[in-house]
Amino acid sequence: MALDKTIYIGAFVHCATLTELEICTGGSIGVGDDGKIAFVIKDRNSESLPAGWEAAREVKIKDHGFFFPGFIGIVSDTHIHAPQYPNAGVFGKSTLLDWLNTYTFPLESSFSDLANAGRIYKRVVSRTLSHGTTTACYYATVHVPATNLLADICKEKGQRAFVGRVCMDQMSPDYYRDESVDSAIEASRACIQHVKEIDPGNDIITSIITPRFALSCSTEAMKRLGDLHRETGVPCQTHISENPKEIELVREVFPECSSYADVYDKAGLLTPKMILAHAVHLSKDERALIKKRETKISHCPASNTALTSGAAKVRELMNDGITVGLGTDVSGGYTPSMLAEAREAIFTSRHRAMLDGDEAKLSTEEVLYLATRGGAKVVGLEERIGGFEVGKDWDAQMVSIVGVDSSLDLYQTVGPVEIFGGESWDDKVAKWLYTGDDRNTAAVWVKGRLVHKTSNFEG
Ligand SMILES: O=c1[nH]c(=O)c2nc[nH]c2[nH]1
Ligand SMILES: [Zn+2]
Repeated sequence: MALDKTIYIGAFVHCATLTELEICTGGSIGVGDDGKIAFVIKDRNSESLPAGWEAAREVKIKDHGFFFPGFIGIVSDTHIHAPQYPNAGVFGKSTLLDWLNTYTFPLESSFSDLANAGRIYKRVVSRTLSHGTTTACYYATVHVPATNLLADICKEKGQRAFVGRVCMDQMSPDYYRDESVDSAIEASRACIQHVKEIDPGNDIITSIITPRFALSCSTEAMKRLGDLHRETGVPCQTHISENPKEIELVREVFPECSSYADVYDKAGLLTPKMILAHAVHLSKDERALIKKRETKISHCPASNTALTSGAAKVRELMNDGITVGLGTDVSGGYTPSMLAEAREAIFTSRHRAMLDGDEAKLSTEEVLYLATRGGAKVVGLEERIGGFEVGKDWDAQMVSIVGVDSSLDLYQTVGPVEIFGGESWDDKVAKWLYTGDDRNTAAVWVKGRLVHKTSNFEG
């Protein structure tokens, strides 16, 4: 699709490093007709436009807003179950294993009905885009037509997505499971083939091999999925070490394996292109193995709190050198918003700090890093997305503050008089994180294409 060459003008905020934001209050970013960043001017007063950009279209930030990289998950939302969206907020007092049987499997099984799947998938993609999620790692269901439809919908709406058909051939209800290992592999291949047909270069859509979790996959199924991963180079995602009862059962079902991580390792699934969700109760040896294999982790704090699974030790994972991103894990997690998920990551880290000491606390800068550059690394796209650098794709969101009826009130915008004098830029970003919501996300772009806008966006 041909795009207009566009200059985005105003304030830019992105994560320079894990602990530092870079804030340019008077910048310009030029995005070419290929959707890639062509130039970055950090100070418009001291740098002029490159030749050939004088007549380009302009999109300007109003008042106190700013441009921010799209979330990965991974907003990047690195872990979200698209078919579970109707259950967001519905989990009662359940924990993982009864939650799966009571709420999750019955809902997912309804995706044999393609019309039902289409309605829900359109809604979840629109909703996550409206929250600034430019990249999502989706789990679908066992159904091939519905999984392929999710890939089609992401492509049509322009959301960068990893779309996985869930494999589950054991310890699953009769009404919702793979009939055999052969049929699970054949169905996975069909979904990989579909993505090859709709997006051969994985420009926006990528297939992802998805064994649900160790308990729902036989050793043979996992080995065959490991072989498929090696043969095709298609990335993988699964769950690990979420809940104590689950871990105990994994020990009983796979006595030949030394740990939960070892179950995946023996199947050839613990590789740099595997994303493991949760990782709440990993042992030191498992962390060492995951680090050695360069396997990535999606931290899903809202889900871990909702299902009382535990509080992952994110600081420990990061100190070990493991790459971590954030995931909403809808509908174990109640929210499709990565901004809310980032807040949950902060509060979970505060609870860890009450047990482990202050070092466990994550800062505003760190959780925003996990939601952008961290997520980009988790999905292997750090050269393409996650920050504002020349050559990267324009995956971005425009954050609006003035004239938006959200709870994000700046002092100087409350009433007609400047009573308090105004926030620093760092404070403004922190207030967005803690009190903002999708009403502040005025517009969203993926690879230069405008994929969501509110009435607050003029451009
Ligand atoms: O958070 C989770 N959501 C799921 O759907 C699931 N399946 C297995 N383990 C799981 N954990
Ligand atoms: Zn999950």
